[in-house]
Amino acid sequence: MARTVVDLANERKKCDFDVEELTNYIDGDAISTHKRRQLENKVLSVKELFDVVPEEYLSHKEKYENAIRKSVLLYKVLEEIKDPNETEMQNARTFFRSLLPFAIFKDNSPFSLHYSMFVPAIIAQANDEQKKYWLKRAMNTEIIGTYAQTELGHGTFIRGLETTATYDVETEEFVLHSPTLTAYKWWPGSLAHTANYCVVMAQLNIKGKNYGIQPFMVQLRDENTHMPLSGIKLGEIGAKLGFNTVNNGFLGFDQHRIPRDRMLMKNAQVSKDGVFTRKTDSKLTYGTMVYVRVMIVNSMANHLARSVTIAVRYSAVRKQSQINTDQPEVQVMDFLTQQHKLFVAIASSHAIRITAAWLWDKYEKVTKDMEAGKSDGLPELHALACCLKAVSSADASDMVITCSRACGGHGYILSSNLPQIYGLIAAACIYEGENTVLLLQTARSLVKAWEQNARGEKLSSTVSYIADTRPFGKWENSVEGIIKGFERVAACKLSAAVSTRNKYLKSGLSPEESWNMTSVQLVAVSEAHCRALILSTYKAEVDRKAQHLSAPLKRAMYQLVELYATYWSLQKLGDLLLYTSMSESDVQQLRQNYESLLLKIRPNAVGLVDGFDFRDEILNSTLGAYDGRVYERLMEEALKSPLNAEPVNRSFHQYLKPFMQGKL
Ligand SMILES: CCCCCCCCCCCCCCCCCCCCCC(=O)SCCNC(=O)CCNC(=O)[C@H](O)C(C)(C)COP(=O)(O)OP(=O)(O)OC[C@H]1O[C@@H](n2cnc3c(N)ncnc32)[C@H](O)[C@@H]1OP(=O)(O)O
Ligand SMILES: Cc1cc2nc3c(=O)[nH]c(=O)nc-3n(C[C@H](O)[C@H](O)[C@H](O)COP(=O)(O)OP(=O)(O)OC[C@H]3O[C@@H](n4cnc5c(N)ncnc54)[C@H](O)[C@@H]3O)c2cc1C
Repeated sequence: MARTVVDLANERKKCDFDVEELTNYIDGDAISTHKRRQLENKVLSVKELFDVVPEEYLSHKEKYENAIRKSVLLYKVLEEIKDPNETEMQNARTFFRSLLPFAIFKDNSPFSLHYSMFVPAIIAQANDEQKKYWLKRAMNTEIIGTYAQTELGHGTFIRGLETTATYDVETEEFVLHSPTLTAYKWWPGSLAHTANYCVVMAQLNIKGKNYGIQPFMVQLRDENTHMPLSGIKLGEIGAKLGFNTVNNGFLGFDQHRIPRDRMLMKNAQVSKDGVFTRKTDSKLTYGTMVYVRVMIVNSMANHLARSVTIAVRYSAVRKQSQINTDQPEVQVMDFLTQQHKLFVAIASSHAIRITAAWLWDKYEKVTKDMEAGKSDGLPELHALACCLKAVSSADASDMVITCSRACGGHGYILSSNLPQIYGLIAAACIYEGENTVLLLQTARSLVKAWEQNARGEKLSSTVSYIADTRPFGKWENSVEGIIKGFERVAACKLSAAVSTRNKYLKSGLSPEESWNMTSVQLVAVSEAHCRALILSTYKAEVDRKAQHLSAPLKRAMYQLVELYATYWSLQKLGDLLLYTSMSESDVQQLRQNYESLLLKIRPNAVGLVDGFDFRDEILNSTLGAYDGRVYERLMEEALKSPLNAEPVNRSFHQYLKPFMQGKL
């Protein structure tokens, strides 16, 4: 048996908790684990879903065509195996909760926008009658759609979008138009060659008056020929760092007419005679974005878990260098620096997943309240979704790079899958609101909370800590103590930012200019708030379920919570030393705790990543497979390079030989 296989098997013997129990804990319960595995077994047994030639060796066009082939086949397979007792929507949700798409696409499916944005946009923006019609067509995939908001000239500043939808009272139609090059829609996934329908966000104009941006259901292509309809220009935006099979496109309108009932009218309506009414909060038009931001947090936890599984398993089989010169080379995971790079990523993926589930519960509650006409929970939900999307994607992005570097040269090779996972995570730092911009949205609500508190008003539970003006007291080197410390840091940073802004206001700057001048501080406030929030939610949610865990698993989970809290307190020492009573000896103690936690977690490391229960197909990596046959897989994949199909490449005869013989 290969040495690496034995090494990984030995690692599994060291683990002191039941890995299956951890998997059930992550899935929610044993029944959910069983259901997920059943689905995976069925889908992953369809051999045609997998590439013979690795995706990276295909041309741009072939990659797209292959991704469409696999998406259609996957849809058919899912139709065959779906649970007849569940609705289309429930079946779709079960599937998207699994990570099956990443077994089939190293990148992403060109159908992903249909499910992640088009369908949610119909649900959030269409009235009951429209929903009945469009949702049925979308769920049957009679039509394939996307969500077109961003333009060549504007992505962040939605109020600046230039696409117009002008109501023509005579014909009872909207005329869609792109008045400039910068008004072209730019970026939407599936838009280029896949979607035939699209939810378009455009400035509504009626009788010369602007009513802000509104959603419109627009047919882009003929349902039979797939040719773009007249007045519609479509194309693809070109190759990118990642998302190359997602078919991101551009879209321009030349006075394109659509019937009045194509405006999605759940939140605002235009009558036949051109009267605009809005039943609800104008920010509900932004509702699809809130939903997707909530979903992104969970997807960051999943991508990070995949990355760290690959890096930990590899670190257990990779032997390089010695610790004691008189002893053999060690597994690289025995280096404390390696443990420092990797274990926090395991903890972070739990912290983010748990916080994402907590955020989802909040989302469901606020959505239910809004159905009943109560939208007072929306501002807090928006603030939470913004900072959590930003911090989770930024942390996952930093940590996947660390995981990749932790695999040395092999982490740079595409067959490790780490570069592609990085491509997916890096995109999430930008899409659905660029991270800085989202942190500033959260800062806006924190400054409001500060002012509310100053007026003696009650604060919501997630910001109530800013009302605590008591002296900090003695620093405690415990998870609770660190949470208190982070809350104090966030409150003090907020206080400092508010006084900076007030100084600018007093000096005569406008509120907007003062805000801009304070914005570096405000972004830091938002991040600090988010770190306090993740820490306290992570701890509280582990506490809430701890009584159901066996003693060894409970211990392992608390070690991760403690590691996570300690890691971040050491990362943010400057803030803690500035705003709390932490002393130099507390720091020394924290460092010692941190190092001893690394050593305690070390024997469980492989068990911890096994607990994520990713099938090899879902990891899609030469370095991360369950059996540890890393070197064999690297060679097998290298041999798939088209350059290895012949011993001498034709460029030798054409260029090299004449060049080397001085004949060129
Ligand atoms: C079967 C086959 C299977 C196939 C397999 C399929 C496999 C599938 C695999 C699936 C895997 C899934 C993977 C995911 C894929 C993802 C794809 C990528 C998706 C990416 C999509 C996008 O990328 S799509 C574009 C998103 N583009 C933005 O994200 C713009 C950001 N820009 C703003 O969002 C606004 O521009 C910005 C800044 C708020 C200012 O907006 P603004 O100027 O109007 O607002 P102000 O700042 O003035 O704020 C005024 C007041 O509104 C309040 N407020 C603002 N927003 C609010 C809101 N949303 N809700 C409530 N309240 C809100 C605010 O808090 C203020 O409240 P107050 O006044 O009380 O303080
Ligand atoms: C892979 C991918 C998929 C996408 N899919 C879709 C899709 O399906 N549909 C869709 O409509 N869009 C999509 N987008 C577009 C995406 O939503 C936008 O790119 C994103 O919202 C950022 O907008 P922008 O590109 O205009 O950046 P910009 O706003 O131009 O950002 C540039 C810089 O300006 C800064 N900045 C801008 N405004 C402010 C401000 N107010 N305060 C401080 N700093 C500011 C930003 O922080 C950033 O550093 C996608 C993007 C990517 C990368």
